[in-house]
Amino acid sequence: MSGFDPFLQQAAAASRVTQAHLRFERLGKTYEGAQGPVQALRDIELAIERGEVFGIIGRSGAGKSSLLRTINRLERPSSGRVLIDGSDIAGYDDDALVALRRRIGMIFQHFNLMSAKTVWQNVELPLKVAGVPRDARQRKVRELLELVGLEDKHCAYPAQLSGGQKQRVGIARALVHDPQILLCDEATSALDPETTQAILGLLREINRRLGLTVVLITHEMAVIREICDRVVVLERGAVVEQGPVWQVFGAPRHDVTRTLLAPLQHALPASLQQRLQLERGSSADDLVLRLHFAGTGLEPDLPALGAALGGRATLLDASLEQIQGHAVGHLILSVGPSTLGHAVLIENARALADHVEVLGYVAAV
Ligand SMILES: Nc1ncnc2c1ncn2[C@@H]1O[C@H](COP(=O)(O)OP(=O)(O)OP(=O)(O)O)[C@@H](O)[C@H]1O
Repeated sequence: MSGFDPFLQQAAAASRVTQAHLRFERLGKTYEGAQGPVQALRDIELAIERGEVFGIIGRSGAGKSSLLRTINRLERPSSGRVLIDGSDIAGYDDDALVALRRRIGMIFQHFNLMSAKTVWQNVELPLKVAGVPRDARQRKVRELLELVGLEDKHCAYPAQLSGGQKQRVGIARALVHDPQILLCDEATSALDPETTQAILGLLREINRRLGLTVVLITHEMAVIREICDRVVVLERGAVVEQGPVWQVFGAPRHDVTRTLLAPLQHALPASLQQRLQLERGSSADDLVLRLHFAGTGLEPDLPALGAALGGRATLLDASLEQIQGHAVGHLILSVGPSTLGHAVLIENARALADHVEVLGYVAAV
């Protein structure tokens, strides 16, 4: 009778709405290595929402692949739980595991295509293995090759394709069973920047059009910035930081995150670097400030900054971009002598940026 209880029905509906698509609870993974046990994952607490594009980053050996592979149970947790739609996958028997893996597509850095089979056959194979009738197979393969833009390549063999085309085949093959989750393990790492952009565009389109939850590992921070909604940073198997990409990239809180993001940060222009001194030489020296914008709502307001800095500010360098609609980056300004004094100028700048860094001084020319 409880199935007709309106209160219980409402509670069940509410839990469906709030339930994460993927949840990791105190997840741990220990491997038996040649030198003894290796703790690859420690107490991972993480929730991934339905339909989001979620990135996993970290240094080599941080545990990214181990975490990703627990989602389709290619790795079994040593402790803790992995829940998909609220269901603990640890107890799945062989049949349930086959069904689970059909709900989860996976694409790889090296595409993992069968070289002796054509594009069509590569995409069709998992459907054949699953016993799908011929007509339905043909319909599905045609539909997917169209989705990934490879209709005219169906007779080609992998060796006749570019890297981007091979990954498109990999994506089509990953989608044959209409999965709800797509796992991407360094899916663009073997591709040139232009092809990477095209593949990321395709993944974004698939995410939007099919509502798939996408979980990806990459060492390319630009990929995370380009398509992820949220990101987690792993270090030695533990979560050190997680949040929306604009927040983590705009104001990284952990040293590991800052190191990973370093390639995205612009160094000081060489001409400025040569002239910059850490100590003030004379009262006529210009003060050089770097103003950081972390995407928290403060937009760089150049007229206001000019006024706040005594009307003597010159823009030396800027690196600003919109991530998920948030202005993230920095401005470097030199500030000429002012009656206000440096302490006041710095204080004024602090009201207009998320963080103000004194880079040094340059002698007035
Ligand atoms: N099958 C295994 N047996 C023993 N140790 C393993 C095994 N797989 C992974 N490890 C170890 O677990 C730790 C985490 O590995 P994992 O591959 O998950 O990290 P990663 O962040 O994906 O690294 P990379 O970026 O280099 O691929 C590493 O110390 C690794 O050597």
